[in-house]
Amino acid sequence: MTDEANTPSPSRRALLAAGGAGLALGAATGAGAVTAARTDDTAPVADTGAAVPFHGRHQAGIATAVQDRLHFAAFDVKTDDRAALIDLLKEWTEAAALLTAGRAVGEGAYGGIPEAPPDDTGEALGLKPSRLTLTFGVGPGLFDERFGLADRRPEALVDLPKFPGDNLDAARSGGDLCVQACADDPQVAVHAIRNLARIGFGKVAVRWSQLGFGKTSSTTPDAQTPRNMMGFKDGTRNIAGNDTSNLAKHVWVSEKDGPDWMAGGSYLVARRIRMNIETWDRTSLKEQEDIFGRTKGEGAPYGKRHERDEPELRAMPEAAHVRLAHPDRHGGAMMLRRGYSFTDGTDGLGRLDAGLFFLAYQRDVRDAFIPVQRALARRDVLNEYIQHVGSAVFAIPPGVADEGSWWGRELFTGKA
Ligand SMILES: C=CC1=C(C)c2cc3[nH]c(cc4nc(cc5[nH]c(cc1n2)c(C)c5CCC(=O)O)C(CCC(=O)O)=C4C)c(C)c3C=C
Ligand SMILES: [Fe+2]
Repeated sequence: MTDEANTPSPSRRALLAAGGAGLALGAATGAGAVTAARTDDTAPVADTGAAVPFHGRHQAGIATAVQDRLHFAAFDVKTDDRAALIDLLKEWTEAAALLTAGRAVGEGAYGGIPEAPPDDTGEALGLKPSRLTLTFGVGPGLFDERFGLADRRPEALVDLPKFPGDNLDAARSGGDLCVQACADDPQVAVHAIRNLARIGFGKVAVRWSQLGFGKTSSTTPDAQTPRNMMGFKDGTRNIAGNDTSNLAKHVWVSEKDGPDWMAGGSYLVARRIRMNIETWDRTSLKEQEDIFGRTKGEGAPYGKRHERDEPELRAMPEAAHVRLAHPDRHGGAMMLRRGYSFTDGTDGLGRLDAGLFFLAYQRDVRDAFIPVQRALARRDVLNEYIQHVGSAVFAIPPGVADEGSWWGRELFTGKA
């Protein structure tokens, strides 16, 4: 965000209020350049300082290239007033378009009325857009009696079952709304969530949030596969951001899936998975490799030489993680994994409070996350070293089409 990014953007509120008409006005004022729609929703952005266009058929932050850092926030909605919630979603959308373009929110961080707090908190001034993406979702709680949305709850937005071994902390689980902020600069991601939370003051409150520092999956298979906290390459067999056929088959909700308002959207499962790092670090290399069914150095599946060779499941131990999670065991089901490593200091007993903040996008959790996690929870040898301690599921609406639209518009105004 350059210092010019502090410049107020007076046309923005007017643009939203003007609905579709705002598009032409936006182009005339130059705002159009800032928020140009993605023509190819999946195109990876190589320049880590660049801006990822906010508008498009799908929300950015799913198939777009995975950035280095994460700040994820789940919110409880504190108001019962439907109109107030809609106003907030419009304000959030306006702010999100500015933030992802590397601009300050509202009237900026300085130069406004000296007697009032500035609209923007200011810590991202001078920083680049850093490929910031902001991805918005709605949790099951939004469909209770408060907002008249009960008949709009997607059948696929199920409450996740309790899996064997779950040790979930309610304070790190659930949420009525979520925003996933990903960026190549942690300060940019944190600034975005902080400012959205600030805008929402009185209407929403952060229920829990999670910082992530190292991506554990990528959507760009030509790049080096990142490693997780256990030292293994993670994300080798992920869905690539340019694999439009698998994205359509496994990630994007189609028109015929219903409900209408979710077409072009997806479902997100978030799990905070704690790793028993110290125990893992005392485990032999052979046992570590047996647990995944892949080699630690190359990341090759057992029985093969190269990382990207097709796994041969029979060459792996029966209860190896990859063998149990493989699509062949689940009717071909796949998900787009987009998780991050986390380390939240130590736990008071001198053990690292670290692990994987697992994020997976899919077309229907009943076909993907739930059956795969059922199999893993029952038999995965990795379970000796991990514990699921937080959980949430969200419906991720389609992208914001243009400057006249807003997060959740289809949900609140469209057909059920
Ligand atoms: C329910 C879904 C999954 C959870 C939860 C999960 C946790 C988890 N995974 C790793 C490390 C690796 N996972 C790998 C592959 C892999 N994992 C899942 C699903 C879940 N993982 C799938 C669907 C796959 C791909 C299977 C395939 O198609 O072959 C790998 C191997 C490399 C790769 O393909 O990504 C690693 C390593 C950890 C550490 C973990 C919990 C902490
Ligand atoms: Fe996995």
